[in-house]
Amino acid sequence: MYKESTNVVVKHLVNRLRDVRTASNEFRLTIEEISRIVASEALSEFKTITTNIETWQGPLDVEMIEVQKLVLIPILRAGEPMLTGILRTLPYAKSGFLAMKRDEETAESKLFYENVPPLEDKTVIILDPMVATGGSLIDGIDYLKNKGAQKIISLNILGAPEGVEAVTKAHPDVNMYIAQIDERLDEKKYIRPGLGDAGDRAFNTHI
Ligand SMILES: O=P(O)(O)OC[C@H]1O[C@H](OP(=O)(O)OP(=O)(O)O)[C@H](O)[C@@H]1O
Ligand SMILES: O=c1cc[nH]c(=O)[nH]1
Ligand SMILES: [Mg+2]
Repeated sequence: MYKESTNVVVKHLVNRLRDVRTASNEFRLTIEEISRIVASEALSEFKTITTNIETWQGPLDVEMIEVQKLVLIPILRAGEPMLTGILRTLPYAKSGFLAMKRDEETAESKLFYENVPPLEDKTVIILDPMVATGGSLIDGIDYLKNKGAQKIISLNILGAPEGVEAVTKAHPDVNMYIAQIDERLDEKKYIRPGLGDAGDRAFNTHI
């Protein structure tokens, strides 16, 4: 299943990302904001748990997200601002890391580094802004499943229809929440209209 956001603020912010005049600092902050909104959309479908808290008038049972059960896993580099944004909302979530790079000739992804905490009994939220061919996300999810993840949600910002379809076909059990689905992949496997290379835009390595 995939769900594209219908939120007008998300659309507005995605279009800020598309504008090449949006410099890296604003680009990262905008990814952070979009990620927080898309994460809220995904987590609003989550069961909450009753938790006893200590209020100014004594103990009280309240409904809370089970944050200790969440593990956020960005695919570096471009996923890093997504993690930063969501951790501002849910600072007690755990984090793990996958560093992957797509070979720009073959569009095959390669994993360079991983550091993930135990994933059994957790809800794992994989973060990657761009789903072009879908190869990086599919490989990242494969990796997390091999590490014991049983429940995985994917948060993404822009996708090509081909990539989104490939991910949902390879991993039908993973729900994808995506800010926007664009028109197509171009001959270099870039998303059109897209925003260019998200990692380069975020970390100022495109010029
Ligand atoms: O769907 P795909 O065809 O696999 O392409 C998408 C991948 O490409 C980008 O990362 P990239 O490899 O450019 O690394 P970066 O984040 O370091 O720029 C992006 O963040 C995805 O991980
Ligand atoms: O359009 C694309 C495709 C892959 N990676 C990106 O950052 N952008
Ligand atoms: Mg890149």
